[in-house]
Amino acid sequence: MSLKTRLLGLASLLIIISASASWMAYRELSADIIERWGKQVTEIQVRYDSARLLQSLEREIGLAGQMAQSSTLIQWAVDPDNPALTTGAIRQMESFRNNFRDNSYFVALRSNGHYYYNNADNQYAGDQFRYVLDPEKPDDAWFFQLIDEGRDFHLNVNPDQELGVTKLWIDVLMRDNNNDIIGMVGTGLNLDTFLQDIVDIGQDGITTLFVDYNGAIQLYRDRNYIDFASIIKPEGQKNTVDLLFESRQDKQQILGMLQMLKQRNGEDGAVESGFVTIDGRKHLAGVAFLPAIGWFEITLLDLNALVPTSYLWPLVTVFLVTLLVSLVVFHLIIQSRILNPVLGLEAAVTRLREGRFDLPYLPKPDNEIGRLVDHFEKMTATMRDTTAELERKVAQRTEELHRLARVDALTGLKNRRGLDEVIAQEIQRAERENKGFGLIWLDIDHFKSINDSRGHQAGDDILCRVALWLKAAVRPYDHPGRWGGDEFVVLLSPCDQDTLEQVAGRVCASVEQESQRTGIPVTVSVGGCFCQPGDDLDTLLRNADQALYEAKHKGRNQVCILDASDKESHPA
Ligand SMILES: Nc1nc2c(ncn2[C@@H]2O[C@H](COP(=O)(O)OP(=O)(O)OP(=O)(O)O)[C@@H](O)[C@H]2O)c(=O)[nH]1
Repeated sequence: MSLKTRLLGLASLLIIISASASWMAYRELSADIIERWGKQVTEIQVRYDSARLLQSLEREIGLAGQMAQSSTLIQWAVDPDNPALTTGAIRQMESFRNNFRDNSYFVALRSNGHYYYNNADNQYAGDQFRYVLDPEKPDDAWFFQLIDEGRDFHLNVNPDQELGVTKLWIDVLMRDNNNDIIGMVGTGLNLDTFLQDIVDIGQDGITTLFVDYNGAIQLYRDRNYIDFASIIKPEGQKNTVDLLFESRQDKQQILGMLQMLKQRNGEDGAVESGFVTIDGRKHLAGVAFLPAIGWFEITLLDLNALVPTSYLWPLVTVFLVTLLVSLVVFHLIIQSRILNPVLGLEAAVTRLREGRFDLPYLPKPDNEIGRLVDHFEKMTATMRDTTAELERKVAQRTEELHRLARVDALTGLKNRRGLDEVIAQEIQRAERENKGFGLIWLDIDHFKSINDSRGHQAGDDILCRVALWLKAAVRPYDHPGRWGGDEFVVLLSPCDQDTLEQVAGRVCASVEQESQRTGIPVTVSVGGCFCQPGDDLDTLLRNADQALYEAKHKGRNQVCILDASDKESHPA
């Protein structure tokens, strides 16, 4: 995997890790804020809903209370068969009917079970006595139950089969002067209108419901949950509020909240709240007790409606865009600040490893890599200079060795290898130009006896002097050399027969004359031959050797030149 891929992968990983951590922190924080805020909102909502309900019922309850305390009605309830009292009572009822919001009322007498009713349409004018309540009929059980319980005031959602209406009934007990229950009066509110006004308020994510003292649902937007005629149902058969929740924990929690508020007995403004789950969505439930009517008000706040998940999408989009932009920026930065310089450096190192010092342009960012590239360039320059200097010295030394390998250490003349090379070159040149050259071979006479009599060092001195005299006797462009021992060779080029004889004679005479001055007189025997184009080295050496032999044979200190035509040597 390339460095770039790894760096980008690492950057992505780090961004995702930090973003996830931020996301979790955000979730925690937002959940905490939502919880606190939601509780406050719920409490406010609970009080608001409670106030709305009470506001809408207060007047009706007050009127019902006044009706229950009407002396006209009380007198009549005690003596219901009295026609005068009955007429007065009905007039009184009708006056209340006009005041009730629903323009309806009911009066039920305990003594004879007579039930009086009239509605907004004044449908039962003159016929307000509707029927006789029967303790045996389940539909009438509410009346007898409420009297048994002795609760002065009661709210009840109940369908009236006889009248064919379902209403929220406000029931108030009528008592005589002895405080004995003599009947019940009240009014009904149209349930549909009431539900619309109080619970179907169309606030998104907010559900309001009212339950009675036992937790039975009384007002709820879904009528199927309303516990109609709750009062006459035995415990366990009521539609209590816990039906709305799925988990046992939530059921217990909501019932616990009701209990808690009961114990606080309607403490002013007391609200209990807690989280519950409805249809898989988290809700905040707020509960308040309304002592005036003996009911609880419950508000369920959908937290998702409070902060919808869709609100998070812009956040997710921002995160993804940020991630993308970060990666692109990161990519561009590492590309220009790290990768390009490193790749350039790698290419330069490869080039250097191949022995090439001409570095391409290397980007140098203002960071550690830039400094590294700078060091590398300086190091390469130093290596280039050092290598060049080294190569120069090696070439110089090689040339020196080459020269030394061709020079005789004692005399400073060409040695045998040096002579071999110039003779070979001269053979080629002669052939190329079809022009011959001369070769002189000379040997110090009786050198062995000089060595023996005067010592080896003296012999060396004589060898050196002969070399000097030889050098002086030939032309600057001739090639004198020491063949080995006391034998010397001179290559003469350009050369002809006369020149050959002249130089050979001059060499021979020069040695004899010069040595006289040293006190150790020496002579040399000189053989010479003229080399024709096409002659090889062996032929040359053989001819020269033959000429030298002739010179020695003729008594030494002689010059013999081999005749080129008949290969006979003759004295020069
Ligand atoms: N001092 C010295 N002697 C050398 C050197 N090389 C060879 N010699 C001696 O040179 C002598 C050469 O003798 P030869 O050429 O065989 O014989 P010669 O005594 O010169 O007699 P002719 O050549 O017949 O006149 C030998 O005694 C070698 O030991 C050298 O580098 N230094």
